[in-house]
Amino acid sequence: MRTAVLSEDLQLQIAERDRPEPGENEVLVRMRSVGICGSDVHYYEHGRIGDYVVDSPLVLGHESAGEVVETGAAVDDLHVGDRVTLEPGVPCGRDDCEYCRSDEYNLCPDVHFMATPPDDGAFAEFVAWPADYAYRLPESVSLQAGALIEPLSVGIHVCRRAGVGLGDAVYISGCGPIGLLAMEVARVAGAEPIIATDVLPSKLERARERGAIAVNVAEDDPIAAVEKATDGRFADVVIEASGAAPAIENTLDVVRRGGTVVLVGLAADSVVPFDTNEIIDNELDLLGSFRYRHTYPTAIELLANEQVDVEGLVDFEMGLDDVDEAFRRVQSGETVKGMISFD
Ligand SMILES: NC(=O)c1ccc[n+]([C@@H]2O[C@H](COP(=O)([O-])OP(=O)(O)OC[C@H]3O[C@@H](n4cnc5c(N)ncnc54)[C@H](O)[C@@H]3O)[C@@H](O)[C@H]2O)c1
Ligand SMILES: C[C@@H](O)[C@H](N)C(=O)O
Repeated sequence: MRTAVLSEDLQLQIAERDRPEPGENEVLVRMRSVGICGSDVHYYEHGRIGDYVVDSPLVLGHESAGEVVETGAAVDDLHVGDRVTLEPGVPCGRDDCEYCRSDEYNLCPDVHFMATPPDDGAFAEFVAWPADYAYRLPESVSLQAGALIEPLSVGIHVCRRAGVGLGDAVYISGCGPIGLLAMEVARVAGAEPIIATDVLPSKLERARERGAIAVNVAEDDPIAAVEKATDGRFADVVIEASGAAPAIENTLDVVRRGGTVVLVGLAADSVVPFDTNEIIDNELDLLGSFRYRHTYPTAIELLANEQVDVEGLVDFEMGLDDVDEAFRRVQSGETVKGMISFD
């Protein structure tokens, strides 16, 4: 089968690999649609994210959907022909794992996560995956939308972490896929107004289309904008989804007293100055949000009910053979989401 493999010297090339055999609790999925995530592009550019280093050939891609073509002997709830999306993180599930036992499985230290060295991802014609982490898609949900349940899940988890609710003023920095999908979920939760910031007009346009007050922080003062939009109250919830140091620093200036700041964007340099006294004086809840847990069923429902739009994020779709060109397009920074489709 064909796969797109990133070599140790960071060449992204098509390589032939053996088609995997599904284990007894696995399904074999013929891939149909796989999104290109910022982390894929980061590995492509730098060969590492923190301690995860591409020191042997790695199949990228973790936003995936396809069709079941074979099932393991012990799988009885999925069948050949089912359209599925794959949750890319599979925790260890051991009884002695505090996180798996407590159901905070996204925090399992021994998780296997697609396209995170040494675990291969989904830019492959076939992927064998545990059936427990494969979710059937209703007919009304396209395979492209199914693949984008992964970044949508990040948005769901961040809104759950923040407890976004009816009438909350929500400020989101960064209008990439994560910021925009957090915005979609916040809107469904009843947030109003939503103030979104970025430094690129093309990204801000996407936020505006989705009903947000869009602020270009390269030109305008975000603090004044949020003050105006909330009649001086400031934001109930601040979601930082850019990873940019100035935006992270800014979070404390745009949140109301007693409000919540959730950091989801990963900073290139994680040492960002914070006025800790402000956190105390204003009694802020300062939270991190890491991947997601129990979000796939919710995401499928949101899509089936047409409550959120994920396909509107997609700028282009290319075949697996053009994967390198597709990565270069995403690398330019002007697109929100590029997809690889399979015949
Ligand atoms: N915590 C998690 O589980 C998790 C999961 C996925 C992604 N992430 C991280 O979330 C962040 C967003 O992911 P993405 O895929 O949307 O990335 P992205 O690069 O597509 O989007 C980031 C956006 O932030 C904008 N930006 C840059 N400087 C800014 C500033 N000063 N103020 C406001 N916006 C600014 C960029 O122009 C860009 O549009 C990344 O740091 C990514 O690594 C975290
Ligand atoms: C969650 C996922 O989208 C992210 N890129 C990660 O590897 O953690």
